[in-house]
Amino acid sequence: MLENNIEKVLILDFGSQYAQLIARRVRENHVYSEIVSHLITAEQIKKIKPKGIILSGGPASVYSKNAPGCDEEIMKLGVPVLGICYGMQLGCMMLGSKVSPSAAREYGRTLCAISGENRFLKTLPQEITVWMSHGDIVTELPAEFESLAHTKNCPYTAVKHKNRDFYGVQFHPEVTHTPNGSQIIRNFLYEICHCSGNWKMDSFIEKSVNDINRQVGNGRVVCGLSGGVDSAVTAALIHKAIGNRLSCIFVDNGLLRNFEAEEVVKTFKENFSADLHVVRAQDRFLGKLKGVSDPEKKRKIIGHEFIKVFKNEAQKISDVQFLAQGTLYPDVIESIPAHGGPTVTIKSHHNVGGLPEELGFELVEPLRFLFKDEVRKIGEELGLPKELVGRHPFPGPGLAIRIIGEISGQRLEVLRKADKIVIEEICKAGLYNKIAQCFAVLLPLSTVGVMGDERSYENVIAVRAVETTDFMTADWYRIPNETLGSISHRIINEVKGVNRVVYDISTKPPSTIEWE
Ligand SMILES: Nc1ncnc2c1ncn2[C@@H]1O[C@H](COP(=O)(O)OP(=O)(O)OP(=O)(O)O)[C@@H](O)[C@H]1O
Ligand SMILES: O=c1[nH]c(=O)c2[nH+]cn([C@@H]3O[C@H](COP(=O)(O)O)[C@@H](O)[C@H]3O)c2[nH]1
Ligand SMILES: NC(=O)CC[C@H](N)C(=O)O
Ligand SMILES: [Mg+2]
Repeated sequence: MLENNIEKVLILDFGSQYAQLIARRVRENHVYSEIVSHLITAEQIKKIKPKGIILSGGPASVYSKNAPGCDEEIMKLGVPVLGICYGMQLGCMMLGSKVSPSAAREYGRTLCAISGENRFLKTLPQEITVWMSHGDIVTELPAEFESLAHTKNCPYTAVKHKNRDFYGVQFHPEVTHTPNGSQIIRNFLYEICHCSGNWKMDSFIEKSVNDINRQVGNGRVVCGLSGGVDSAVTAALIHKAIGNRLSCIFVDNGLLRNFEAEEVVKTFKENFSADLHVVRAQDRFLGKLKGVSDPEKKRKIIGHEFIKVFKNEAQKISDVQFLAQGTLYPDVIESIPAHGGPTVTIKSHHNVGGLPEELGFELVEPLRFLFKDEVRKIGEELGLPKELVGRHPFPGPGLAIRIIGEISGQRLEVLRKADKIVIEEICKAGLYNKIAQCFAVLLPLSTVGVMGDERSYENVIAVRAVETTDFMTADWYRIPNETLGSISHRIINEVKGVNRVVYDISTKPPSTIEWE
């Protein structure tokens, strides 16, 4: 916990996927913030003397048995409280409102109309776009409340209590897909909590280098290097801290794209002076994945196998105690319950939830609390080349989570060819840097086609392209029709085994970016 003289805002975590994003938005607005368990008591909060309290979203329904709650005395501390989604529903319920399942659930982009004037929604236009992710709504609002906004399906989208400093929003102001979100957070901090905004983030690189030195001492580190931006930045930070006591290990797990291994080695040699071990482990990974179709099982097998390979390879280097990975906050929050709280597992990212219990290494993960766009900024500051910093993410489990169900050599080949075409066409259309992530997914279900007067009965390729900065929420990218046309035309003509191409037009939430 911080000392008392720093202005801070507490975020009570009810299991939100976005708790760190709320913290980040508050910190970006120059107010320190800290995430705490929803079980914190009003007495404990009194000692911390926060300027404001934010109740996060969460997966539960406030009216269900065992739903996480909070100390009701918090509402009487005289400290302004902002409830977001679940947090709004909980706050409203504690103050006498009724919350029920909504007839029409809202996920993704929604239009919201703002009524009247108030400090909380100051400077916003009358109609704003907000990002929703909820199935419950406040259905009855007592007279002590004022309604500040509504959407087509949600009569109380923003509310304010008349006698207490309680505000609630049903949407998520913390995500970038709510364009006025940061302004709403800023209004809460400055108009409602009267913060002075005197907090600044330390220079991350300097702090991180010091932290790595403190953690590693005179020890040796191996770093899992994938060719992606996260592990590249991790390796560069660690190299800056401990020099040649760092060795990098790149694993070809047989789940990579066309020519990926060659390209990763080339880029590394051109940009890093650290030592690189390339491990060809295709057979090990594909052997273990044989016959496995459950996504969570695939992820765990891959996570475990990565560690075994790292261990084997580390034995060839003397005395390695530490394993570095380019883990980011979204990997952490989607994989494991945070703060021992009520967060649910969405998917086990191979480098977090997919790790074995007995690791045999101490982890060094300097980027564990950051988001992708922050990591890219650090990469630029460290002087890494633009192409590397701007590269679309590629998950550690690779093509294994882009083939729905069981993996086989033949399916991998089909997907590699289709994926190559998608990327080529996107580059040709000048869209690569506009899209956050773009790839092909193989759906091994057969549909009927007609090719050259013959009946075909073959697989489907889905094209996924998303727009996002932090990968916590995402919208589908509107690829122009001509480009979609040439992608489809080329895949069906050039890739044997595919007779249909579909385009994924789902947002995250409720979908995720990867299909498994
Ligand atoms: N093929 C690989 N060989 C070695 N380590 C890997 C490999 N794939 C993933 N990792 C490790 O797992 C971590 C998480 O993977 P992830 O894909 O999230 O990050 P990244 O590959 O570094 O960046 P990006 O998200 O841009 O692809 C990596 O940072 C790296 O430490
Ligand atoms: O290294 C990784 N190991 C994993 O197990 C993993 N699963 C998802 N991802 C990447 O994370 C981002 C968010 O993806 P989802 O919306 O599918 O959760 C996207 O960028 C995904 O590509 C992974 N990266
Ligand atoms: N994102 C949230 O906080 C969701 C709250 C609640 N589970 C609902 O569906 O309405
Ligand atoms: Mg990657």
